[in-house]
Order: sequence, then structure tokens, then C-alpha cells
Amino acid sequence: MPSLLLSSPSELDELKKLTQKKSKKEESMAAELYQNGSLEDEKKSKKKKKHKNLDAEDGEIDDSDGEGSEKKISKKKRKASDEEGSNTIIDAAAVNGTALKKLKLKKKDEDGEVIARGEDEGAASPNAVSKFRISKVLREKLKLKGIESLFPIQAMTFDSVLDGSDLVGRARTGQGKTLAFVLPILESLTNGKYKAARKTGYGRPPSVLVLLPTRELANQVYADFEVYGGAVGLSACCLYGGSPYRAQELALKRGIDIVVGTPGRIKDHIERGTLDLKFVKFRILDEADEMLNMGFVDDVELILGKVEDVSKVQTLLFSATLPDWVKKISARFLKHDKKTADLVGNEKLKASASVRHLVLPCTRQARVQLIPDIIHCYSRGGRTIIFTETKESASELAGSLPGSRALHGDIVQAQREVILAGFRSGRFLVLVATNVAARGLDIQDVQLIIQCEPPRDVEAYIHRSGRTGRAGNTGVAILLYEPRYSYSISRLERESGVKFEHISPPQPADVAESAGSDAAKAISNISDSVIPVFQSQAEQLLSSSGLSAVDLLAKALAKAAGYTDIKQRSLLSSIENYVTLLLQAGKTIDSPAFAFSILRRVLPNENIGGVKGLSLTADGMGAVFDVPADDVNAFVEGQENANMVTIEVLKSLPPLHGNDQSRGGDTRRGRFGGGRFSGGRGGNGNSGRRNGGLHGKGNGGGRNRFNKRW
Ligand SMILES: Nc1ncnc2c1ncn2[C@@H]1O[C@H](COP(=O)(O)OP(=O)(O)OP(=O)(O)O)[C@@H](O)[C@H]1O
Repeated sequence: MPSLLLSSPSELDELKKLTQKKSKKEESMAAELYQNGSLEDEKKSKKKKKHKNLDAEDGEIDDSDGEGSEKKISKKKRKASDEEGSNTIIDAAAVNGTALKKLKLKKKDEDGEVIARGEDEGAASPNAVSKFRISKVLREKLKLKGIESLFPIQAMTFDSVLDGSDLVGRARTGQGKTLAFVLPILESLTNGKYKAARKTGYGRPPSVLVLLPTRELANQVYADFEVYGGAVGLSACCLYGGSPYRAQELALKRGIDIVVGTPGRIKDHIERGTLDLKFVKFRILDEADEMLNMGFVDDVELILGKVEDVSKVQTLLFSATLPDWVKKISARFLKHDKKTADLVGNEKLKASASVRHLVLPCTRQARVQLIPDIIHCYSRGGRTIIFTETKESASELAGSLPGSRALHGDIVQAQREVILAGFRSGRFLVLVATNVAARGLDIQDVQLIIQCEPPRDVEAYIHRSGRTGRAGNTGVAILLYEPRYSYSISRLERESGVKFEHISPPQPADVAESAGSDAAKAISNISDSVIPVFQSQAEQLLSSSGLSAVDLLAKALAKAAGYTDIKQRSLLSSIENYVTLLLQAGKTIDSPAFAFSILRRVLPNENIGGVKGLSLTADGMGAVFDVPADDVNAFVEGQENANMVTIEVLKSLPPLHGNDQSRGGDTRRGRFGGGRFSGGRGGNGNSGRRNGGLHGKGNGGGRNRFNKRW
């Protein structure tokens, strides 16, 4: 359940200590209570012998179990309140009065997973822009952009930011976190707390500093500040590496209100004496976890330390993912009485709920043939972003996918901007990118995300898949994985809360069929004037081919659609001209070695040599494997050589052992991992490395590693 509340950590810490033990049921009851009520409600709830405990780190709601401890909590609360001055627990309703009390949560699926969304019905909505302290000129600008209501993260945090609090904000990808800080900051500078205090005039130093992890993202956030800030007379500039200093220095010299940029270049400007951060009123760390993860902690600390009086500056930290280690680090940058608005909180699903999350087995060699068919079937004619793990594979893949372009850290900045602009404008529809495009990028009509292999950490999965399904739209994210690494899917599933749909690769025949119908339409549009010119050749062809007119026309359609033959594609590894077979023996097949021993009994050795990717089925009663299309008959006929043995061609892949989360900590994999047939399937060494990648990022020491790869 998302925590629709803002919490004050020191008080929450106190409360947390009091109630370590709690039941799930109590937890959810308390969460409900807090979602629906304010402190008033809390008092009422005492009558019901309920009380709440709030987790200091992320504002999650806890509950403890008795009246005795309830009294203790109240006492502690008062104590904490006395010590911290204004520290009080503020729930969603209290944040924005009754408007937020009615904050709408839309049910998304049967699992009861919830996505909070803004409403579109204009002024009638409890989150209507008009119900917030947003000036007319900004309201009009928002309306021009089609924004009439605030999204929940914006509604929840608006008053707190405007009224001067430091804040940690988390909401799923595409839920409007950028405007959650842009709007209250602009109001604060032009009509609020900092109206009188902010510097104005020629040569003025900036009042706002926004730090982001990538140049592309910096540009995007800068664009928002330009649009909305420009409307209220505030100027912005964007400072990032790879672009000339001169223009940036000129802008700073003339005077600027808002500086958006990446830590490296901001630091350079500070060191060159061209950027003065003494009078900054707002510091924003967007995609905070990524920035710290990339090893920018020292730079960020140095930059943030340049303000004159920290107590007079507001610091805001936003991301869709806030691992615990970031929350701890944030204590260094944010004030003690910071608020936390966490729309993900304890919810199982951390990734976007408006995205279909699919997984598909595919070997590395099969990718290039498979991806165009995936795009054909799933992109709905919109844009596709393909993520690779390395710069090299991004370039390589883009080189073999017609109509696509690569984007990664080795491409010079000016070119990166041209590529992104081309993708945004629809000049080309497929972008092959490294993680430089994983965070924050908001591009219209991205319908499909393809990840070529499971990313090393769950955060990367969440952000990459979140490039689609934004602002209430839906999208599809397809994760390709080497069949032998299927265990990494279970891991991602566990950590992201996503329940992956396992799909089979699109068959070339299906794709060709739809291309054929396009070709048929195109043919029916061809002018009759061509008939006399081609007629005699057509007649000649018909008589010499020995085919019927329909068959011949089918061939002509295939040619028009770009096909000269139709290959089969294996369900197991997506390799062309391979077919996936199922072996059963009327009893349990509990190891690949046993499956091979059965095959050896019914088939000659030369056929066995062609078997690829043998995997056990989840029910323990069979094994699936790929064979070259030409060998299929030999295998199917081979089943006659032994009683009870069946070998059949599969039309869809059954659940496989290791794909199923419920079998997560399986023992069987251990047994055959590393064996001859496993091909590293168990992959204990690799698995350890991958898991290490996931859990082992303590303090952002991975910067170089990441930078090299992107
Ligand atoms: N209140 C709103 N009503 C309608 N659209 C909105 C609203 N607020 C933001 N948007 C749009 O939603 C899209 C996503 O917003 P934004 O990029 O800020 O999301 P985000 O939460 O920061 O995502 P990510 O975590 O991926 O960075 C943008 O196109 C933005 O213009």
C-alpha cells in the first residue's frame, strides 16, 4: 500500500522503536486508517483500540498491538513533538485539506495492485489545478499542455514544498515527479516565501539548482523550467558536459534564476568561478539514487555545500526508486524534519502498473532476427526503445536494425542531441540505447521497450520499463533472456514485484502473414495501367510454373512483402530454423542427464549432437529442447523406438523449471548446474556475481564500471 502521508523522520524513528513486532493484517489496517484520515481520525481510531507506527525511512505505516503501547506512543509522540518543535505527522488529507482526502486511487488489476492517477475531469476533480495555490499564468500554461489536475505525487507534495519543507518524493515512473517540484518552486519564488528574498537584476546568481544524472535528462527538465518558468518571468539554463562552456558562461554572467545540470559540469563552473551558488533557495536531486549510484556523492556534496546558509535552503530529492542506502545518504543532504511522500511504499509492485511486463527466451545470436518481429507485433506503430548492456552492443544492434539509431556515452554530445531530437520528432522510430536513456526520459508514444538481457539491478529494470506507459498511457516492456539464465527472471520478479508474462517468440509465419495483408492492400491500389505491360509475362509464368494462379499470386505477394522463404523459429531460444520439441517418458525427468540418456536410447548420436538448450519442464515430467528443423522428423520418428517415450513438436512453451518464482530457491538447479548439459544453466558463479551486482552497491562505488559500459 502506498503511504499517502508525509512524515517527520525523527518522530517516526521514536515510534518505530516502540513497535518492532507487527502483523501484516494490522499493518494494512493501519495503512488504511492513515490513508483515509488525519490526526483527528487518529484520535477517533483510539476508540477502536488501534494505533499506528510509522517507519522513519520511507513513511511506511506500521501498527502495533495494544492499548498499553498506544499510550506509550502518544507520550513518545508528544515528546518527539516537543523536541522537534513543529514535527507533526501530516497525512495526505492534511497536506491539502479536503481535496486530497478524496485523492483517487484507481484499481489496475485483479491482484489489487493500485496505481494512483490524477483525474482528467478538470475543475470537478479534487486535484484540479485551480484548487492549489497556482497562479493564473501558470494555470493557463498548464491548460495549454492539457494539464487540468495534478497527479497524486504533485498534489501530495505541493503545499509542503511551497510552505518551505525539505522533501523526499517517490512515485512510479511516468507519474509526474518533475512538475511535482517545478510548480511549487516557481510559485515559491514568484508569489511565496522567497518572493522578496530572491536575487533579481543583471548578473543575479541562481535561486534554484537542479542536479540530474544524465545530460539528456538535464535537457528535458530544463525544457520544463523554460516553459513554466518563462511564463512567470524566470530564466533557466542547462549546464552539462560535452557542450561548449562559452554559451553557458554567458548565460550565467547575464544572470539566471534556475540552473539545471549534471554534477560534473556544475562542479567545473563552480571551480572556474562562473557559478555562484551562495544564494540558492532550492536544491533538487532528481533521480537521486542514480546520481549517487554513479559515484557522484562527493561532487554532489561539494556542490550542495556551496550555499551560504544551509538552514535557509530547501532540498528536494525525487526518484521512482529509493533504495535504503539512498535514504540513509539523504540524511546528509536534507534537514532533519524533512517530509517523505512515498507513493510506492510497501507495495509489492515497484515498477509501472500501466506497463505489460513480458519475458521471452532468446539467445544472443537470435536477437537480430527476432527483434524486428517483436517490434512488428508489439509496437503498435509507435516508438520502441531497445536497451543493451554495453555501448558496443548498442552500436552493433543499431547497425543491423534498419531504421534505428544508437544512443550511448561514446557518441559526442551534439550528435546525442540530434539523435534524441530525431527520435522525439518521429524521424526514426527505434532507438537502441544503453542506460543513458534509462532514467527519466519522457518521450511521446513510446509503445515498446525491449531489454536485450536482464539488467544487473532491479532499479534499472524499473526505470527502463518505465519509458513506456507514462502519464496514464499503457505500454509493453519485453525482457529477453538467455534460456540458461532463466533464474535471473525469478530474481527480478521477486524484487520488482512484477509478475512476468512468459510469451513465445512471434513466428516468422505470423509476421509474414500480416506483412502479406499489407502487400495485398498495396497491390489492390496499383493502377490497372500496369496490366497490359505485365500480362504476357504473367501468362508465361503461370503456364511454366506448374502452380495454380492462387499459389503463384501467393508467391508474388510474398515477394512484395519482402519474403523469399518462411523459416520456423524455436520457442525455446528464438533461433531461426530450429524447432522446439517436448520429450516425455511417462515418469519424472529430473535432470538433463536423464533426458539425454532417454534420447540416446531412441536416436542415433549424430542427431543428439544437434540438441540445443535442453531444459526441464516445471511439472518435472518432461524436457524441452531445440533441434535443427531438418532433424525434426528423425526425432518424431525416434519415439517409436521405445515404449512410453513421446517426442512432439511444441506449439507453445510450457512453464519451465527455474522460470517459476515459487520454485525460486530450487535444489534441482544446483544438482545439474555446471554439468555438461547445463551449459552454465545453474550458473552458480554468474548468479553470485549478478546478485552481488544487485545488492552490493553500498555507496555508489560503481561509477567507473557503469560509465565504461554506457
Ligand atoms: N498533472 C498532470 N496531468 C497530465 N499529464 C501530466 C501531469 N503531470 C505530468 N504530466 C505528464 O506526465 C509525463 C511524465 O511526467 P514526468 O516525466 O515528470 O514523470 P516522472 O514521474 O518524473 O517519471 P520518471 O520516474 O520516469 O522520471 C510527462 O509527459 C508530463 O508532461
